[in-house]
Amino acid sequence: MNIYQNILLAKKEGKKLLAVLIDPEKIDLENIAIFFEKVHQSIATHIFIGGSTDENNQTENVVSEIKKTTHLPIVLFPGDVSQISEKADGILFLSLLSGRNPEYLIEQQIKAAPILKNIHLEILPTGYILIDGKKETATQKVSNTKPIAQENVDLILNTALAGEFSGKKLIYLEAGSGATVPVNNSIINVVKKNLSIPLIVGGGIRSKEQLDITFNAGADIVVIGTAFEDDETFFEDLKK
Ligand SMILES: CC(C)=CCC/C(C)=C/CC/C(C)=C/CC/C(C)=C/COP(=O)(O)OP(=O)(O)O
Ligand SMILES: O=P(O)(O)OC[C@@H](O)CO
Ligand SMILES: [Mg+2]
Repeated sequence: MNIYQNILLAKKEGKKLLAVLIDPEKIDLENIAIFFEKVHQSIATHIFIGGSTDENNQTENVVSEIKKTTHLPIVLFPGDVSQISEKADGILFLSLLSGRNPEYLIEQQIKAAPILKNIHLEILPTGYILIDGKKETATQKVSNTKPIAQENVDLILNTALAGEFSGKKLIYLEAGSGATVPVNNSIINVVKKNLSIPLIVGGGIRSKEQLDITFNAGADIVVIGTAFEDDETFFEDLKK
């Protein structure tokens, strides 16, 4: 079964999915065996690899090392077309729908197309929506776009719906890496109620309690990165 079919099945069965986000600029490859021992003892189901930047082009190397260490599906979460590695299993083919910067709406995708045509990554068309997490994030700076205010629920919902109607297979509500305030429950609730495709939520989730709140609000997949970078003992709270 491919990655997307698995996500759909999990959604149908009400099984929640947790993606561990690995930033190629930050991971210490010396330590990955120990890191992945913790990942494997936890409820994590997917590995996302990406960053808003990858100055030293570490993605390829990091994906290849991680591939040797885990059987969990590896999904690229690229900030840029340069972050594509055929050693991964799939790619979030992101379009930044909350912004109005053509580079991140369609230009990056056009640059990626000839590369993806020639390799065998599973492509997951994803509508990516930045929501204000009360902290200016690297993604905002890199994309030169503004996030949508949490109060603007109608705009968030209509953006997500426009994504679904355009054929996106996933919608990702993003408060930003290291967000001070995660995406509000009421937003997740409303989007979930009105969307048929699976919903990813991430940014600023740092506790088991917050994770459960996010799942209960309607997220099918939650993405956590910073909390694991800051403190690997967090995996203890997420044991299977
Ligand atoms: C289709 C292809 C090949 C690429 C998509 C390119 C697009 C549209 C990207 C969306 C905008 C963007 C820059 C997204 C980055 C998402 C990401 C991996 C964020 C994680 O950010 P960190 O690098 O962890 O941020 P910090 O450095 O602040 O922790
Ligand atoms: O690093 P954190 O805050 O967990 O955010 C995860 C992800 O949504 C960022 O793109
Ligand atoms: Mg980060």
